[in-house]
Amino acid sequence: MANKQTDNIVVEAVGLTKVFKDFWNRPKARAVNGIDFTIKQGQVFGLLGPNGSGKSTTVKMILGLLYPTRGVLKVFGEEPRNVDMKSRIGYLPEETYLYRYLTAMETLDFFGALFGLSEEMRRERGEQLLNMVGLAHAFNRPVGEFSKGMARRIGLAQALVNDPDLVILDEPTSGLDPIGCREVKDVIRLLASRGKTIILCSHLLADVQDVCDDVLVLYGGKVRASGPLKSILSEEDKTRMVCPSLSDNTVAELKQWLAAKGVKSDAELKIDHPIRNLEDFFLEVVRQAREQSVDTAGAQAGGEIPDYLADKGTAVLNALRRSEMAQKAMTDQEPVKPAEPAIDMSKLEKLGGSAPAPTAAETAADEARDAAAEKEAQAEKANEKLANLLGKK
Ligand SMILES: Nc1ncnc2c1ncn2[C@@H]1O[C@H](COP(=O)(O)OP(=O)(O)OP(=O)(O)O)[C@@H](O)[C@H]1O
Repeated sequence: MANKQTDNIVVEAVGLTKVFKDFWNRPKARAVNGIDFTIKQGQVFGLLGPNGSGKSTTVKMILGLLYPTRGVLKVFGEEPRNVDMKSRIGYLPEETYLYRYLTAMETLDFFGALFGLSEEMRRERGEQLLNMVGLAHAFNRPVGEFSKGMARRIGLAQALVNDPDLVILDEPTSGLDPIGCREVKDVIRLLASRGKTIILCSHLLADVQDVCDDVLVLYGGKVRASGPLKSILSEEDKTRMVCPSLSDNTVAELKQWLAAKGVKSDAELKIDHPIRNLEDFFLEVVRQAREQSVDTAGAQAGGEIPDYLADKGTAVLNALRRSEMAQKAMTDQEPVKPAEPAIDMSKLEKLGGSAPAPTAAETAADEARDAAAEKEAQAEKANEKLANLLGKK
């Protein structure tokens, strides 16, 4: 989790407060109530809290979409309303707002144009990002047809099109399958390792724990807890040791030895087998399935991370991609043709060199073959329709 963090402060809030007023200018909701926090360059910063605790309001103030009622908020040392500074921010909102009739590629082109990218750069980044988020195959499909997970992926690509220094992601993994979640988390870590700063709002605490360096927990608009995740979660009054599996005898001896040191066997000591992380287990099952079986519709495993965002992918992702590529290579191979039956030339010559007229049995066999081929083509069409329907879910 450690990365090169400099002392460059990207976001700084002191006494930040936002009070929503009603029509008569009377305070209606104190959404954010005098909070202080600092986010440094290269950090993955988790903004946590139950519904209505003030996370979105805080993010909107960082984006300059809402003005604080009181307090100081600086982003890259500037007021958030500074327009030039916004080109350094990428934002994935909780609900992805996309123009449903634009294709995936046109969507990225549109957002790239808003940031003033050249046509060539828009095309290059669009292709790289769609590949990275596993939507290269859907580049020409209108985004209105996308499933929730696919919409999340195109939203993430859109948030990165301007190569931002600060990336704000609101529930980036919502609606994604476990592979997509892992890919997004790997992209987040990768961006941080490249010196980008990430603010992550998520209710999925396991995801937050996987990627965040620091967290801020809000409740009722106030800070309830904050600091480096490792120190917040570390239970300093306990020691855990993991070693190769021990025999029953050794465990009994160990317990005796610890009892002699004053560790109460039942109340204070827990010896068991560690449990594997469900995500790792799931990814391993999928990797094996991919090595053995056929392709799936919808979003595919993400591709290479674009050069402008990262140097290299991560081990798990690359393993998944490699198995997918190997599978694709297998399905792309020319189907093996059955060997042609050798023609018996002497028999042909005896028949006067002319091709023999088909027998009734051969004609029937030909007709059966044609019927089977037609059936197969119909089944393929039906599968294609089904895949489209699933994509429109
Ligand atoms: N435009 C608004 N007008 C009035 N009250 C608002 C407005 N926006 C937010 N609030 C109130 O401010 C409080 C904080 O809302 P906010 O959207 O920041 O919470 P949140 O932590 O992002 O919640 P969630 O997890 O549900 O997204 C809530 O009580 C909400 O009703």
